[in-house]
Amino acid sequence: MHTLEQLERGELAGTTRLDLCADLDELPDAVFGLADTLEVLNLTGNRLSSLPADLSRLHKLRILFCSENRFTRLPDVLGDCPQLEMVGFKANRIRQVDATALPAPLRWLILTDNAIEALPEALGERPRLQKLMLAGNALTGLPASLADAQQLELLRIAANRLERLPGWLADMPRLAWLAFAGNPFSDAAEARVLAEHPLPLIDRRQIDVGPVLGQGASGIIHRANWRRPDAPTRLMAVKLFKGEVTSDGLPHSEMAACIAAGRHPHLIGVAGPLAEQPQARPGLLMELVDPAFQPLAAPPSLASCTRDVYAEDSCFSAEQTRRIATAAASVARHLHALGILHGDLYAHNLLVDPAAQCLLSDFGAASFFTLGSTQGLALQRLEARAFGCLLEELLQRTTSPPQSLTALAAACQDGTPVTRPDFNEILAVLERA
Ligand SMILES: Nc1ncnc2c1ncn2[C@@H]1O[C@H](COP(=O)(O)OP(=O)(O)OP(=O)(O)O)[C@@H](O)[C@H]1O
Repeated sequence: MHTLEQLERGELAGTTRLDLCADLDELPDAVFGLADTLEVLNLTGNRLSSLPADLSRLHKLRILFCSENRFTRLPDVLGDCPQLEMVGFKANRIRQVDATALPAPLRWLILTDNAIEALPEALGERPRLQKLMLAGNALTGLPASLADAQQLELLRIAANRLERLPGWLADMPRLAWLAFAGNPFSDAAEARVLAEHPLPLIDRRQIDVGPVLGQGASGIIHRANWRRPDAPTRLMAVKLFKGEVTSDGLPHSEMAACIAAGRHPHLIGVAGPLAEQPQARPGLLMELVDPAFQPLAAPPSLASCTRDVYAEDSCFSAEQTRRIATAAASVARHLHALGILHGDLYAHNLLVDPAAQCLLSDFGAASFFTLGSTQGLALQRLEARAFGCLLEELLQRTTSPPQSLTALAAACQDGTPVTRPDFNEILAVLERA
C-alpha cells in the first residue's frame, strides 16, 4: 500500500503499480505524473463516486480496481482507456452500466455486489472477454450478445433475479466455470436437493470453537471439539459463515451444496449445520482435514486470469496424474448425479496429500439443476471443460504423459460442448490409462 505523501513527494516515479487507500473523494492529480509507467491502479476502499474525465491520459493503464467505493454508475471514462483490460468495481452502489464505459480490450470485469438490473448489449461485443463476475446484483436477464463472447470461460451470476438460465450458455465454446445459485429459477432445485439429503442440526452447546485454521471468501474455519453426550469427543472443523455475498455466490447456497453432496471418498465429510441461534453466524460442522492435504495449485493470478498458478517445481508421475484426475472426475460425477454443479472445478480447490489422495473442497460456486433436464446435461458438459483444463495442466507437469489422457484433455475442451465426453466416459478412459 502506498501513501498520498509518497505520491505527492514524487517518490513513486516510474512505478507500474499504485495502491492508494486514503479516504479519497477524488483521484489526486499527482497520479497523472505516473502516466508513462502506470499499469495497475488499485483504489479499493476509498469514497470515490467518479473518476476524472481525462483518465485515459494514463495511457498504459491495464488494470483498475475501485472496489468498496461509492460509484453509482460505471464511469464512462473507462471506455476511453486504450489498454484497460481488467476492471474491478466490487461492492459499490452501481445501478447503471453504459456501453461507453466498456473499454475495447476488456478481458475481466468484476461488478460483484452492486445493484445492476441490466447490462448493455455491447458487453458481448468485447471479443477478449474471458471472465465476468456479476454475482449479487439485481439482473433479470443477460445481454443476448454474450452468446458471441467466444472467449468467455468463467461466469458468475449467482444471487440475482434471473427467471431462467439463457439457452445459449449451453453452446458457449469455452465456458467452464459457472455459478448461478440464488436466482428464482434455481431456488426450487436447491430446496429439493436439500430436502432429499437432510442432515441433523448440531446443538451449538456441543461445540467448543477453537483456534482459526483458515479463512475463505465466505467464512472462517476453526478447529472444534464436538462433545456429544453419548459418544467420545471428536476433533472437528467448523466453518462460521460471514453472511455476505461473495464473488461466487451466497453462503446459504454453499452450505446447502456441502450438505446435499453427501459422503464420497473425495469429499470432506460434513456432520451437519449448527442449529440456528439469534445473533450467531450460520455454521457447518465437518471433518478435520489432515494438514498433509494441501491445495494442488494457487488460484488464478491477474496475469493467468482463468488458469491456476502451479509451483515452479510441480511435477507428477503418470500414476499420480491418473489418481488425481480420477478423483476429480468421480466426485464431479457424484455431484452431477445429485443435481449439483460444482462450478469451480480447479486445482486450487483440490487438496492433495503426498500419496496423491485427493479431496475436492470449496462449494462457494455450487449451483443446483433439475435432474434429467436438457439443461442439466449441458451443465455437465460445461464442467467437463473445467475437468479438461485441469487434466491438461496436470499433463503439462507429468513425466511421460499417457497419450490417451492427452487426447481426453483435448476432447473435454472441444469447442462444441455437445461432443465432449460425459463423466462416465471420462472415468472409463481414466481406468484404462
Ligand atoms: N475441514 C477442514 N479441516 C482443516 N482445515 C480446513 C478445513 N476446511 C478449511 N480449512 C482451512 O481453511 C481454509 C479456508 O477454507 P475454505 O474452504 O473456507 O476456503 P477456500 O475454499 O480455501 O477459499 P475460497 O472460499 O475463498 O475460495 C483452507 O484453505 C484450509 O486451510
